[in-house]
Amino acid sequence: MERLLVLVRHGQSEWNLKNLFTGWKDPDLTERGVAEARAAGGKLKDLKLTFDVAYTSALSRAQRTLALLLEELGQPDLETIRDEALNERDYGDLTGMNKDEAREKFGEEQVHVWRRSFDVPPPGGESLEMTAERVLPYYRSEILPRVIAGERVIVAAHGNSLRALIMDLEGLSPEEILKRELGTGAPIVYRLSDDGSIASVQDLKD
Ligand SMILES: O=C(O)[C@@H](CO)OP(=O)(O)O
Repeated sequence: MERLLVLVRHGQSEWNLKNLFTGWKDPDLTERGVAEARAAGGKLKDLKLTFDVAYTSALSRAQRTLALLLEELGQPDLETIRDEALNERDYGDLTGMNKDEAREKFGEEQVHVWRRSFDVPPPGGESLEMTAERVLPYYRSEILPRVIAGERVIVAAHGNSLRALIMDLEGLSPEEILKRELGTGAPIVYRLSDDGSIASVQDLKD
């Protein structure tokens, strides 16, 4: 039985373009982000993939990415479940701050640690570990059972909420996840074994 799980980060957002820490704020996609979402649908269509259910966050940049992707794929009416458990990591006091200004203010290394480490939260925000504490239970209780049952599932979410899931899925160490980046609008196609472990991964980034 095929067990298909596709993860895709939202297309470029207006705050990505402005290089601002976004977290739980809700900017829209840029025109480039819209194009990336449609292109992601095209890549999946070229692979002749279709889905039985979709999951996304409570934030519109992910929801619109999914809707545009599904429209391109020819599945505009696919069952779609939205949950804030899949929201981006909360950047706390850094939210809305320009990332270059943050580097000037706090130093390159400190900002890198806040952005990409596993267990160091930004001031007033969530570490990746804290993000995983809401993403993983949701994945294990709501998403994984449907994948194991043979439903083809796509999840459109965010850079860090997906990094939290990928760290668990791929068994990455805190050192390995530090280096893992997700491109905007780049689907990752996982095929899972019956125990939920990975049988194959295909990264469709450009
Ligand atoms: O600002 C954010 O919410 C995230 C994703 O855009 O940024 P970073 O990639 O720096 O974690």
